[in-house]
Amino acid sequence: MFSRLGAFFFGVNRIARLRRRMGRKRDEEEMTMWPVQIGNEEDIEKGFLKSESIEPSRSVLGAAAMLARMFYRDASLGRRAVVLSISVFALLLLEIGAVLYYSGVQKNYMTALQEKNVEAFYHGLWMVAAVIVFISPIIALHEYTSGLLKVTFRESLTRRFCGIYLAAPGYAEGAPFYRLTITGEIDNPDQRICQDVSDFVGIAVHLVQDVVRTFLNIFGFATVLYSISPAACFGVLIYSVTGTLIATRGFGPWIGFYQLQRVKQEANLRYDLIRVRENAESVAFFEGGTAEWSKFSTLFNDLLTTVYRSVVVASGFGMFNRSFHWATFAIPALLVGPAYLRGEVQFGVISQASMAFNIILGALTLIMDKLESLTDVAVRIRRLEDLELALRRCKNESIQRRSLGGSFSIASSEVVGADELLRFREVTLRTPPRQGMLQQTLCQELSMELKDGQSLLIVGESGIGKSSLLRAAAGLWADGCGEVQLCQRRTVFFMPQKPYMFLGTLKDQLLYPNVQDSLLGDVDIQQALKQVNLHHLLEQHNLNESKEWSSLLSLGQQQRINFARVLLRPETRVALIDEGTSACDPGNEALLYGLLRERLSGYVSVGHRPALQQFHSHVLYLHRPGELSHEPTRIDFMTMEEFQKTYPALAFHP
Ligand SMILES: Nc1ncnc2c1ncn2[C@@H]1O[C@H](COP(=O)(O)OP(=O)(O)OP(=O)(O)O)[C@@H](O)[C@H]1O
Repeated sequence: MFSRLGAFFFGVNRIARLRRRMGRKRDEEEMTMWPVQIGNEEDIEKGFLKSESIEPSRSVLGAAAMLARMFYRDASLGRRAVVLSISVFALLLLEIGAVLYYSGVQKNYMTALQEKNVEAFYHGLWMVAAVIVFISPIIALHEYTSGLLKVTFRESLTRRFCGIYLAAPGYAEGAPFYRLTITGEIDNPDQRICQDVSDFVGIAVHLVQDVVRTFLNIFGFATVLYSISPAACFGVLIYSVTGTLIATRGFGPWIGFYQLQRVKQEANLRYDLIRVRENAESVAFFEGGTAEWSKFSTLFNDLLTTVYRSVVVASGFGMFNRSFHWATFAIPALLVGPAYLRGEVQFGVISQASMAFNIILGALTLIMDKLESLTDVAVRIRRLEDLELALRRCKNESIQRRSLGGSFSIASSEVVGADELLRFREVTLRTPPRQGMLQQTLCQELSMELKDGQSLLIVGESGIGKSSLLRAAAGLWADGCGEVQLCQRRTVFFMPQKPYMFLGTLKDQLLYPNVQDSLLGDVDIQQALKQVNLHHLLEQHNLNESKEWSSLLSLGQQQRINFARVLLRPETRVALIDEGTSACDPGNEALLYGLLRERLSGYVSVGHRPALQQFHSHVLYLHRPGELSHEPTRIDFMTMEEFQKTYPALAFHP
């Protein structure tokens, strides 16, 4: 049986070879592009790094075992998992025992029928009723515990993946969801967490039980069948192994290949529509419905092609599978019938042999019958393994960053002096690693510092790396080396061009991210709205009403909400602003920067508009000395006065 399972999974692994043949690379090959050393936290902190890299398991079984280990070692659900698994196993044993007993009962009443023994016949029927009464609650309980096991498994995997992905307390640090987005390391992590986990658990729990049932059935009924007819016993064995080999080797890889294609293409199709929803305004303005429709059609046609091809493969497999089973109907009678005709066995033995034959055949052809489910679950297992490995990489990178400091990546720490706000020490910044792209070096050995009362404007041509430097200051980008020191994280506020609008009430928007635990009352919130010139919002909206704020408020209003958030966080010392007032009129922009100057120790802005110069004391000017885009970027750090003198063409003239 093990060898047959191995043969199946060998077959599934051939999918990968098929894909290679078709000019595609395996996901796992792509993932090993960035071998990250692993080791436990202690080792790494002591400076000992293991040289093995995080690599995918060689077989699907190995990957499945990894997911099962995660479940049974779950700190909060592991014990429940063990208890439920043992219960399911025990109930399965009882169920199989009852079926085995039932085959004996069936033999007796069939023989009684042939011998016209009325008493034995009715006794046999009563026994059938007794078996049914005994087995019914066991089946119900088995289904129930099996359902509970499924829910627990799903809960455990979803909590783990989502906990690490969202860096929930106790699961991970950093922001794996951000890291995976900027590196594009794996596609659709959200679909993997929500859909693949559910599909995998649903199929896997039944499949494992089917495998256990198979073993027990083979052991139980093979003895019965062997005692009736050794020829029938060996016959069923050879027949089913041959059938399974043809199915797994011939159809398995193709079914698996198309299943993987389908899952990916369905995810892309959904992602395409999500993007239309997210960018509905631009699409509507440009009347881009036709372009979107043609893109959707291309993706949908690809999906349909895959589905049609998989239907062809599935019908070939269905034909083979059904014919294989049809041919078996007469075999038990053929094998045991002659013995009955010679008077060597009773009539009931034929039906008992037939039952044993069919159960063993069913068990031995499990892989063949479940080929589609098996390939489906294999695809899900690989996708979940990819997710797990990608999350582990994020975690290890984060540990290494902490322990190996600025030589492995840009180290982040807190500034030491009370009057210091931000310091870059020999920072070399690179773009995040991305499949098929060279990493760009955005700046080399940059050193600068910003003190209490100072403010910095980062300027330079588009695409040169201004926002990236701000991301490095915020600790979001850390590819490169050197050190960034910033004041305490809870005292820093990050303001992107498009502020994040939380799903909730207007009050929640202003308290974000301290939505739950803020002690601020409605009066404070109204005051903050007034300060950023948004008091009129209170005439149209209730503070405690939930609305779709990102589509209700203009971008300029959303940017002012972001400034009001700063005002409601008295602990804030520094704001990092990436074009955070780009949609505001000059009057409101001046008002907002005035508020920041009053309330904060300093701020760093990124922006093109010369008008921003009047609100900043220092400048970080990124430029390329020559015309060639691959030349290293030069960075000048100076006071605003010096900048305006040195580069009069770029200076702001009110
Ligand atoms: N996630 C990413 N992965 C790889 N490269 C990236 C990523 N995001 C940005 N880049 C590259 O990094 C470079 C710097 O980008 P950045 O957004 O910092 O430029 P910028 O100066 O702020 O531009 P702009 O003024 O147009 O906003 C660009 O060449 C861009 O292509």
